[in-house]
Amino acid sequence: MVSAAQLLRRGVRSISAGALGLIYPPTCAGCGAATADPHALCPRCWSSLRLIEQPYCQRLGTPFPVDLGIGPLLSPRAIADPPVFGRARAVALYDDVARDLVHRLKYEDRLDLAAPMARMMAAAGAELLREADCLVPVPLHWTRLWRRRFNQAALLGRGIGRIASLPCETSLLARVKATRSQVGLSRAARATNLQGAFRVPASAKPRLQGRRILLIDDVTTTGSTANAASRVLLRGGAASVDVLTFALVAAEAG
Ligand SMILES: O=P(O)(O)OC[C@H]1O[C@@H](O)[C@H](O)[C@@H]1O
Repeated sequence: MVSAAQLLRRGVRSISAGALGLIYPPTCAGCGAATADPHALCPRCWSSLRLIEQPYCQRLGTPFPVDLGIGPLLSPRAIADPPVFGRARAVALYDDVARDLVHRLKYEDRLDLAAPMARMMAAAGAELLREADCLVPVPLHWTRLWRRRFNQAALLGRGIGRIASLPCETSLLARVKATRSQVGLSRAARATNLQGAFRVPASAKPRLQGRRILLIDDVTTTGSTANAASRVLLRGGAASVDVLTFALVAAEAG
């Protein structure tokens, strides 16, 4: 039963949203063109987003070019070099629209994009969310957090947590090494760069024991970050670690 106060609050909210819409007409989260709904993608950007759909590798979440109809399947990389985490899923391939969204969120302070991106991630990761106890965003080292002022993975994690009714735990994993940016590094260099980068703080260990973790990040490229973080979480007592990102560089992730 909806109370009079709740109805009033909803009314005020929709009037304010309407007034704001007149001052700031809603624009596409991808290209900035006019849209009907705030924080939505326009039809052109939506159709350019290369969503990852079945069939994909059951471990790495990388799409297969053809459906052999005999799933569940593993990619050659997942067989030759199995990841530390259980399963990874992502919304879209990291090109055009997906790259623009990630860049705007991360480098242009478009924090408003976190909510629509989290909605897409919650849909793409529904299977993993059903089997998770909590979300752990990939942490930033404090120096990078200080410079950027926000952790994009934590913003996404909080948004997904609200949708899936799961706690987003930002203190179970710490980034203790100020690693250089992964951008432009080779696969081997990325893995080396992340050695010793993460730690489960001693005070967090009791809260990690036996929990099924869903690690959240903006992008998976080679999977080095996800592997390094997963290794530390599993050693620290997590029961399992799956990974959910917004975008995936399929050529690198294998
Ligand atoms: O570790 P890989 O998967 O190669 O690269 C992905 C990482 O590189 C960063 O830019 C992303 O934010 C993510 O944390």
